[in-house]
Amino acid sequence: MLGLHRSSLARIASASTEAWAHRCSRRTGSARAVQYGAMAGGRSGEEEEGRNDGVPPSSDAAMAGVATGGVEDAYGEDHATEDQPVTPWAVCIASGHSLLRDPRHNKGMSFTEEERDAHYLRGLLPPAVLPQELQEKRLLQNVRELESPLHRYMFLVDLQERNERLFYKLMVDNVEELLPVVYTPTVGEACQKYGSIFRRPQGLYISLKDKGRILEVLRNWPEKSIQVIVVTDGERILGLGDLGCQGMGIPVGKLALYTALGGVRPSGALPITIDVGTNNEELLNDEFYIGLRQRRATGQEYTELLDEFMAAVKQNYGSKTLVQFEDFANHNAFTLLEKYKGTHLVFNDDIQGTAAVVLAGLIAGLKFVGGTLADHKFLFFGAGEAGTGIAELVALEISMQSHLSPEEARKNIWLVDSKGLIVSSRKESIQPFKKLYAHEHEPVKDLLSAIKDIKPTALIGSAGVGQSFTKEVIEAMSLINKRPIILALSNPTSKSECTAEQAYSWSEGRAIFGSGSPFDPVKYNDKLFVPAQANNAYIFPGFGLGVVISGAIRVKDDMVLAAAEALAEQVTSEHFDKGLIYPPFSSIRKISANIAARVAAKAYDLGLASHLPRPRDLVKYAESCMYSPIYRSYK
Ligand SMILES: O=C([O-])CC(=O)C(=O)O
Ligand SMILES: [Mg+2]
Repeated sequence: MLGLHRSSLARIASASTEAWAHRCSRRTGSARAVQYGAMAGGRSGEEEEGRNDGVPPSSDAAMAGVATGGVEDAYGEDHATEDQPVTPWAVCIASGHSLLRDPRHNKGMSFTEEERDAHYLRGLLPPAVLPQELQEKRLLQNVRELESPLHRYMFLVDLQERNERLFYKLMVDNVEELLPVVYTPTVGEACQKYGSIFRRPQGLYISLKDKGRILEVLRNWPEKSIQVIVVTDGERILGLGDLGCQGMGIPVGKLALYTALGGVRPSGALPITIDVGTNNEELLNDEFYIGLRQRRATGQEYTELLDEFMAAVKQNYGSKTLVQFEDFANHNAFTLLEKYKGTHLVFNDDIQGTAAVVLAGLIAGLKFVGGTLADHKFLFFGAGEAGTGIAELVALEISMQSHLSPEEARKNIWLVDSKGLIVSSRKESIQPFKKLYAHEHEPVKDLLSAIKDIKPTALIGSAGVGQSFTKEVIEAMSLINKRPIILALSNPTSKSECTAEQAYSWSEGRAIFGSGSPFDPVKYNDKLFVPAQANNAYIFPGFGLGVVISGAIRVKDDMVLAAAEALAEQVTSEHFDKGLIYPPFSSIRKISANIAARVAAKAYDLGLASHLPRPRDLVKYAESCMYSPIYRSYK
């Protein structure tokens, strides 16, 4: 039995016969209050250690430094509780048909004979009993038979909605193969066509119509203990621009990765889309569009809605729920992060997550090139969230490594935006977040001339302009550098600044190449080149886990830096020998545990962690807290 809700569950269980529970499971509406009494609200004196914040309590085991997850683990989701039987609570005890229709508890044909008897399943399933591994094998075959990536995406979403554990088992065991399906590039296409492929709603929709009652809307979400929210307003979905309400695919996909890659519990994950309208004419004229049919609200109307949202999140879930901003347009992304970082637990994946993954790649890339960050020049094509976010983190790392002032550290970092190189004469007319990089220099109109003038070691693209790294651009980089570092970060694949093949062939096999969306290995002159995927998916799942397990109350830049360093340290000489600047995604759970431990350690060092005492072995502790998709046995 799971420690935390033992007394509440026991109270209800003793008051109920199995037959009552079975009947009750069919009366969804009226029984809901009973469930919440048991799961979240109904805490008695015996449960005083169980804070409803998703953070393990100060148990004896934790004091002794023994790794232990499984706290408030009502569904049996954590690695640490793999061996413990769970009660399949849905509405009272889920059983029979409703148990098969409940994705969190459904095991399909894996229900044992005993479970089929105990949970009124006899006759509702074919007679064979299949182990989870065999179900997984069948589903992998099913996915592979589907030709189009979008159909694969829809298949996997259906699986997630039907059998959550099997979905995550499949994801965890086949991460490299399935990542491009549930994530970039396919998720981009899914968002563009979201209205046409819409089946069951996923995530929570908050629109302008909900002004004044966002708290009520949050309360409609079935889970009460939320650890991570990913929220978008859909204005800048990947490099695809404004997809309005159909941006929902992004928070849903990011949170699937939070669980599969970082081990955050699915029950603790909440995807949210804030619909303030869209300026995308095509969508406004699309009969299947799922959002408000109006142009975007801006100014005070927008600000007030976001303010209400942030206050409601804090009121409903407390101050230890991480809010990850995702795919907001530049003008809002910087403002929102700046506004809430001092009062709320917030993280911007496009600014901070991308920065951490790229910094890690640059640190690793310099192993091939030689020297330290301070010895090199960096040129960014794109001066939005990703570009300036990375620039700032690189500058921070340089100033820490070389004891330079931030102003000095920024001197070797140059940005190009749509109007050319950012230089001091443009200072008056550029957005505030770009001003720090307006160095003294003649005006330069285009990227190629900027490369020739600045002579950078690394070229980093994040402008969302596909094919902007032309043959001339790569050749210019290759003329200046023996091993040019080329990062084409824009997503999805159609927006990538160049392909892996172009980077390798135009640089005659000398480029150290990474991209936001994945590319297959490339054969050039009989040599196989494996491109890196420089995507924030390396960072945010482990980062979020570190925040959750330490009970951090704020995110600081030093924690982001710690995540970048932790990732860079996991690139081994074996990887370097293969030309890799990141470890492979196949070991992402281990990578995430290490990142989580480093982020948590930094939170403790900064006095921002509320889960006390500090576990002695943070890596082991992180691992024990990670979601495990193995089926539990039901009693
Ligand atoms: O979602 C991704 O693949 C990376 C990302 O955050 C973005 O491109 O906005
Ligand atoms: Mg993003």
